[in-house]
Amino acid sequence: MNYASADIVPINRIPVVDISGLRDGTDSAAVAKALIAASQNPGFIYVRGHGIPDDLIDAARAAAFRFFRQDETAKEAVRVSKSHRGWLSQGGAKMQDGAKPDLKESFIWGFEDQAGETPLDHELRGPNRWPDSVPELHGLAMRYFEEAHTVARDLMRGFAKGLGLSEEFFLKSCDVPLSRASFVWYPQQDASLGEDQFGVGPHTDFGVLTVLCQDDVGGLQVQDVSGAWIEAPPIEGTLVVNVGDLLARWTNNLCKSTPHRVVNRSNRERLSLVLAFDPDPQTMIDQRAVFGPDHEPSAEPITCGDYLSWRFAKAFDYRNRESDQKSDRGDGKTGD
Ligand SMILES: O=C(O)CCC(=O)C(=O)O
Ligand SMILES: [Fe+2]
Repeated sequence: MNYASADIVPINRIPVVDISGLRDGTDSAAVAKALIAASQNPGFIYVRGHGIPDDLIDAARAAAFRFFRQDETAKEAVRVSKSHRGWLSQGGAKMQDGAKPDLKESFIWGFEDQAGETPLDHELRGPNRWPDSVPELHGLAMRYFEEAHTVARDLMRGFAKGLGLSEEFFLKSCDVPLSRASFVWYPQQDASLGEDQFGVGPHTDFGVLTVLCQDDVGGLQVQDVSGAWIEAPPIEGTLVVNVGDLLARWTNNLCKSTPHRVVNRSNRERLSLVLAFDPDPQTMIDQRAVFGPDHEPSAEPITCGDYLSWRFAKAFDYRNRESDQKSDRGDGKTGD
């Protein structure tokens, strides 16, 4: 038995883009151009100059490790809710038929206001579930959420500018975003588990944009346009950003949502911090707003909230809902 294999290719297959000039406005046009080029191929980007403080990342990671390393009983206390908040145990997301369950566990949380309240306007959000057993997790996770969300907003300004739209195009309704974040924990994975065993199996992300902070363990693999799997190894000081299915839909597939997976071949546990960026639930995802009123949309307009509800319903067993008949490229598999 062996691990799922991926070509080791030069890192420049996935470009590194420094976004400092976008954040401070000194070079936003060049950064925007680089972001759009990378989003077309391969749909993955290493982002440098993102501004998230290293000490926050370290502290959030340490708290997440304390959470995951507990026994199941402590984690059960915050088991994932219907509104997708809390601890998702191994195998909690629906597998492709016959596929082995993913090895990962996740802890998921989302937007809350200054008073710690979450709006209850959409089925995919509800009160965050903070563990009493790791009290520092709440503050660190929310600080990380804010910081990563700021990066996502900056990037969305860059994407809009690169597409020739007003910089705020993707952020017009983003006051109470459906964005969610997760810590994703991958145990060490023995080769004897076989080539069809993954930390997280091949999938595309559902939402608009994913901002991933991986650690130094490695194991992320990305499928290039020819179908080959390539490694996306950790590069110090960078985040990995990828286009999700909803941005691909919004841009008529100009920006590509690329399949990816994780195989942890190290002899260490791996931990990722993931922000899935999405705007407010009522945001209309309509290609004509991007390409003009004469554009013939390749996908019908849909609100962000309805789209995510449909995709989540297909993907998560615990939500116990039937999928509908709408067509899309998704296979029901998710990284969330
Ligand atoms: O942990 C990683 O490197 C990838 C995680 C991922 O693909 C996801 O959460 O959607
Ligand atoms: Fe993913």
